[in-house]
Amino acid sequence: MSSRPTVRWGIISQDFVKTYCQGKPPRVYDTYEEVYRDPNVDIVYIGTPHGFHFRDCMQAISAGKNVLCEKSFTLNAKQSREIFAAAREKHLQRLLHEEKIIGDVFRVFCDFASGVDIASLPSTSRYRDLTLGAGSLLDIGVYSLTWARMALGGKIPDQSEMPRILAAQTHEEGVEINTSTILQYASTGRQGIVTSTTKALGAPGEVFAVVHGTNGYVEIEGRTPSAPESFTVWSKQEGNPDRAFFPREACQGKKYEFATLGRGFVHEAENTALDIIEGRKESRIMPWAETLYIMDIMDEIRRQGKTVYPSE
Ligand SMILES: NC(=O)C1=CN([C@@H]2O[C@H](COP(=O)(O)OP(=O)(O)OC[C@H]3O[C@@H](n4cnc5c(N)ncnc54)[C@H](OP(=O)(O)O)[C@@H]3O)[C@@H](O)[C@H]2O)C=CC1
Ligand SMILES: O=C1OC[C@@H](O)[C@H](O)[C@H]1O
Repeated sequence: MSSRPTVRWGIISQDFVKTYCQGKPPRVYDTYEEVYRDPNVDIVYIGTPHGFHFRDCMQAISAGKNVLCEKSFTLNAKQSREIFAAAREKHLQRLLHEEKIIGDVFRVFCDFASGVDIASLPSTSRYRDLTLGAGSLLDIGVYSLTWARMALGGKIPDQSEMPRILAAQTHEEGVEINTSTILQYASTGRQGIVTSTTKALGAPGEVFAVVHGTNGYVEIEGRTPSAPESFTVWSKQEGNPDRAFFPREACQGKKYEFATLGRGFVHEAENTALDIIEGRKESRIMPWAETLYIMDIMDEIRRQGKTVYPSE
């Protein structure tokens, strides 16, 4: 029987250790620098607010560590590029794990609604503090974009066509709270309608994305776009003359449910561990080029929506 290799993670959180590691206490560090200096740490997971991702990635990379960084990867594409340039030199990087859906599609709609009462939060909250990257697009709109991207793109990221973008954002207390974006791919006419808001709660378990194809549509259900639980494929029945609409009674729906391991963190961690064990320095599922592609789109949405972070 083969033995399971050990991957040593760099995690800093006294509370986490107290709660979950009783009986088998790991080494606990007082500062990030101590983690970076420890030769026994293989991977550093960056789960700080968005505004710190650039700093934390650069420090971990410069210390020679493998890195798994949370979304939104950075505040903007410029920072992402700098990180990849640094990582390329060191041959280090691990990025987020995303699920994929497939199909011959022409349109995707996806919305992430999350109720955050920004006014009631302390000014230091990552949902409110612009220096921490507050705003719906970076925190939750990035999931909507990713679903649209997966369904509409389908090419190797480096060769992907940049869509035409039409975007609007609204703000409250200086924080971006609604983002509405239309993406259009000129070569195919495929379209994405992508939204996010912190002004309303989504309905758990309900449809958060719809992918329209030439012969039916797929509805994706779950708690939020970051926690999909199932999808239903609605195929047009043979012989149905109505090609303009796909009414449910004229369709056969087949639901595919899948077991979720936990929140997004779990998938990311598992995939990164597998990459490290198998000697890969860049995720096959979420290559660097894909992150840059999404960051470029978010930069353009923010440019049109007039959302600027203090460090920019
Ligand atoms: N993939 C997924 O499913 C999810 C991903 N995320 C992502 O994870 C990241 C963190 O989110 P979340 O855990 O809610 O964030 P928190 O606000 O809880 O902050 C996480 C940690 O960052 C450090 N930190 C927070 N604020 C500051 C500050 N002002 N100055 C210095 N350090 C600070 C603290 O570390 P310490 O205690 O060591 O000081 C804190 O424990 C974000 O990028 C978010 O988008 C969030 C939820 C789900
Ligand atoms: O999955 C999520 O839901 C709520 C958000 O605030 C969080 O950052 C995100 O990852």
